[in-house]
Amino acid sequence: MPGRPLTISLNANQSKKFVCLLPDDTTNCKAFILKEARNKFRIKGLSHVFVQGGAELHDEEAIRYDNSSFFVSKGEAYVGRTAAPSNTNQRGEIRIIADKSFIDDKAISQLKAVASLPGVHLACGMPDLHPGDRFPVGCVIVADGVYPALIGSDIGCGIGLYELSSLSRSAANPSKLAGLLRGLDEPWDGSASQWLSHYGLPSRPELETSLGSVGLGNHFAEICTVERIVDEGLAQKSRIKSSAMYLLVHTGSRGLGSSILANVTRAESNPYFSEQSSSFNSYLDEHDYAIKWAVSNRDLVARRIQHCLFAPGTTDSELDKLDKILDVTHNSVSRSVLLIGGEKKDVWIHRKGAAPADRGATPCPGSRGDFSWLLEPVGDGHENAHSLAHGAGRRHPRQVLHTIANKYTKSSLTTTTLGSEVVCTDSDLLVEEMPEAYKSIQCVVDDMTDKGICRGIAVLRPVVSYKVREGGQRNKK
Ligand SMILES: Nc1nc2c(ncn2[C@@H]2O[C@H](COP(=O)(O)O)[C@@H](O)[C@H]2O)c(=O)[nH]1
Ligand SMILES: [Mn+2]
Repeated sequence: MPGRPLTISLNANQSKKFVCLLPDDTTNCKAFILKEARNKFRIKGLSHVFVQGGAELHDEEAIRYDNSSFFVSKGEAYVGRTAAPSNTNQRGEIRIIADKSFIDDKAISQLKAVASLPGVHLACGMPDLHPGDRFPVGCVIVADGVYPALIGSDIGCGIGLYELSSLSRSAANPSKLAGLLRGLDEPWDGSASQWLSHYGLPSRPELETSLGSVGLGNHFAEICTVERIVDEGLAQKSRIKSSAMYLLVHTGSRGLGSSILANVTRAESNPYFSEQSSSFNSYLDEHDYAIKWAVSNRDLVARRIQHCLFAPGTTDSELDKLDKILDVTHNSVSRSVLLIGGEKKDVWIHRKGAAPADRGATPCPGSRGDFSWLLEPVGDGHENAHSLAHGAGRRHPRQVLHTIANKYTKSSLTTTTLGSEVVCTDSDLLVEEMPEAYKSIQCVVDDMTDKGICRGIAVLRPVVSYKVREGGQRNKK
């Protein structure tokens, strides 16, 4: 790995910034940052480096894993954000559950904007909070009614966890397993209507060619081993065994969620549906269909992967067995009861990249080059709006990663420091989804366990991360 991406801004004019790679063997980070900044900004006399938040970086001081934004100054005081977000201008309360995790200022501004919307009681950022195109990701919005745009375009996106029955840990050969994953980007050749009928869903012809595929973006299917059981009792309850192998499937409703959102945002960019409004039920009907369709899609991806892995020399009963441990949706809205201003209130909980904490164990994936956690929610759920982080969360925007892409060879992007293999024939996606694009999953999990809202069950290690094998066109969605 060539190093860690850092964003360096000029303290006196924070619109001036650049990204550089900090080599892993750097001993004096402050000197490195000042040298890069003097060259880039062509300003002599830069002498001080501030970490985002205002703390000064000293000579020989190591930088924390979650620090990626630095401000260089000629000696003048830090002028960036210092205090926790104030709660004076918005109607709803803002909470951010992050002490160790890096949180981008833009995400905080977006969260504040959301908290000021009419009917919003609480905007709660999880440690994976990061900026989205319009609204933040990694957050929970509690309101009297429903704002479809806050749930976003991938309604139903979530993660399924399956045991790969009959594959034992000794079979964890990354390149052999990667080679077996074929045909997954082609339309499934089975009957979509029959598959969907198992979920009580009528088929929609326009979605049939997508059913059973992972899709692009940060969607993935990942074969994992168990790195560590954190809590034996909880692991037993979730049927996690250190000797077995598992499959994580992260995908959503493919094009369906975006067409539902496009329909309701045609006349107004951020419509609000109170329970009495005429569009409320029709939106929720479509939303509920998308949620169930996405669950059925994850199951079909898992089943197709089982076919790829086990078809040679196994029996039919093994092929058809889908050993599902859990399925957790992280983009949705649901009705709940929450303490608002000390009183219990019926509210709508919008989760945009947040896992529910009132439905048992939930996965918290890191990246293709980091560990993924399985977490048990604990506590009464009022502080965290019955929710947990849905992953590590993006740390660097996609376009920033392209500016450092020339430092990476293809093989350094298709293998990881954990020894796993990445199947991805889309070169842009390979760069945009590199492990350095994401925050530290350890910091995210620490932030939540320190807050007393979850406990670790087990840690999963990636063996093969599947993104896309054929084509790799961007427009596949
Ligand atoms: N284990 C893996 N985790 C990954 C990978 N790519 C992304 N991620 C994590 O998943 C979440 C999903 O975020 P979403 O907003 O798209 O739902 C993301 O925050 C990352 O932490 C991967 O290849 N393997
Ligand atoms: Mn998702």
